Amino acid sequence: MSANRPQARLTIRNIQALRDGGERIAMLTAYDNVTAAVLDQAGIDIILVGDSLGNVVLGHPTTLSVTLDDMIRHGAAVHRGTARALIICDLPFGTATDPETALRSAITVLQQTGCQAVKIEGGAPAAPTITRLREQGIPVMAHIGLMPQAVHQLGGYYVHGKNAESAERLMETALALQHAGAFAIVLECIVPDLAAEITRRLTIPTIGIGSGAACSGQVLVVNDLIGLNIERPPSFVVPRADVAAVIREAACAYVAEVKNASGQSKETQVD
Ligand SMILES: Nc1nc(=O)c2c([nH]1)NC[C@@H]1CN(c3ccc(C(=O)N[C@@H](CCC(=O)O)C(=O)O)cc3)CN21
Ligand SMILES: CC(C)C(=O)C(=O)O
Ligand SMILES: [Mg+2]
Repeated sequence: MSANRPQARLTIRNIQALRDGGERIAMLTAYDNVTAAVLDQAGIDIILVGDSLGNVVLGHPTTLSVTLDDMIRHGAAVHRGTARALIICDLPFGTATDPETALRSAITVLQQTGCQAVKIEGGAPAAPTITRLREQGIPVMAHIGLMPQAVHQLGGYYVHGKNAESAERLMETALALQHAGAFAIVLECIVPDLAAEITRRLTIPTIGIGSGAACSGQVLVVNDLIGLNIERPPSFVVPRADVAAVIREAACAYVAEVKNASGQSKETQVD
């Protein structure tokens, strides 16, 4: 091995090794080149090009408006900005409705973005799709619990697995998706005790969001982490910065400077 060789990109085998070695997996979303590059520099293990793109970047009320072309444009930008992180792209609403449709979608995403894996929302019915993609060499991250693409079916965003029947169904689904060949599984807004139990029962990594601290790793929407939202983020989020305030203050200072300038100064000159 050459000492000069650049740091190789993490693979799904590295992610499994982190879980097996008891090291937590740190995952964030990103949608653009510069943010992805900064997260990569920070040592993030996995970057998800999430279909939350629709809410946090494109200004849609739900993720349902996001298209495969949207994911490809942003997925390619994220991949170009990174060298180390494993990059996963969400398959958006309507692009994984059956195994063959999902396979076509995933092939297009991998070919046109450079991303290494896709994530698919879905319960037990997603199992044949996961198996089909895996047979073609495409790693799939599963996603259960709160599935935002099903918001109209669910009737809102809330915590899942609160009663015994729903808890049992989620446990069985997680086992079925692992058996189908998922390399990891997102547990979104699942009761923490149940998420812990699922994490103990599975051999693949679990990645939690709003599901307590016992999962093999955690994921957050990057805008929620850095405080770059207009609307209040979900209550499980602990923001680490107030980037919206930083932007607002810089823009206010700029506006004031331009308005108050008597003539052309170096700072306010427009090329
Ligand atoms: N900014 C952002 N962050 C996310 O985590 C996120 C998105 N957008 N868009 C797509 C989905 C939607 N998600 C959401 C959205 C809302 C809640 C939420 O407000 N939950 C309530 C609990 C409501 C209840 O239990 O009744 C909360 O207060 O956290 C949770 C996850 C997660 N994803
Ligand atoms: C919140 C994560 C898991 C996601 O699916 C997204 O950002 O789209
Ligand atoms: Mg998503």
